Amino acid sequence: MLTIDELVKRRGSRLVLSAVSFSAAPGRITGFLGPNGAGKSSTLRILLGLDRATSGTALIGGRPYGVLRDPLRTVGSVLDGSGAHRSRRVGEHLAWVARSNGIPQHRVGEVLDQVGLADSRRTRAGRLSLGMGRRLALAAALLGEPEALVLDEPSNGLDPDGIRWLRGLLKDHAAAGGTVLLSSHQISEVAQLADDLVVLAEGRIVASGPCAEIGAGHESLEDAFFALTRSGRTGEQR
Ligand SMILES: Nc1ncnc2c1ncn2[C@@H]1O[C@H](COP(=O)(O)OP(=O)(O)OP(=O)(O)O)[C@@H](O)[C@H]1O
Repeated sequence: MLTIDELVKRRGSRLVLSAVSFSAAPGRITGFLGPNGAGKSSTLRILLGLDRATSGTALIGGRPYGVLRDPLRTVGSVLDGSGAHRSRRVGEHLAWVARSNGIPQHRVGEVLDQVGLADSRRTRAGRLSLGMGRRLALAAALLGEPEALVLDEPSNGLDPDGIRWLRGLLKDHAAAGGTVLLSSHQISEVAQLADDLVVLAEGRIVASGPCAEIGAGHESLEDAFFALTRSGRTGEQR
């Protein structure tokens, strides 16, 4: 469903992504792991049409984001923040997002219930707590009942209860045949959730495959992660 092929991103003289290739399959949760600055957000921003690759492709169901019609019906995403203008009320923001993607208005109430923001419908986005803002971003991602969810550090700002709730939601999405790609710099967070892992270090893929394969030969997945990201390019390449 999500296919990244030989993605290269240069910023000035810096090579931020170096021939990054991996895919995220339907019915599975793919964890996209790497230390701070590894290039996870850069990859996801290109996939979501928010930045341009220097070369290579990042496709959603075989097509670049920019040519998708009503993209929120195909892929929902959560990046930084709530995604809403501070002065916009929660319900108005979602109603506007729904209209812009041909999504029926009844979905607004449904996703507000789903993310636990039904009581905040009239609250201005700027007044939401960090965690509530993340829930609003998730609500927008779920509006179009997309097959794929792409989430950049989605549990940032969520309390333990919220993290557990998000885990359940993502597991249900994959169990229903959806594709989930989520980035994190915390192996412990992803280890409990992901079926497959893609590990990025300094803009290069150092490992990818099912969690069990990546953890093989190490005491734990955490040990595997540190071994792979410390050694960078010299880590095991699958
Ligand atoms: N807009 C930008 N302009 C210049 N450099 C940038 C920009 N955005 C990211 N970078 C650089 O690109 C590299 C990769 O950053 P990126 O945000 O993709 O990493 P990340 O893996 O998502 O890190 P984190 O876990 O800290 O979010 C970093 O060195 C960063 O400084």
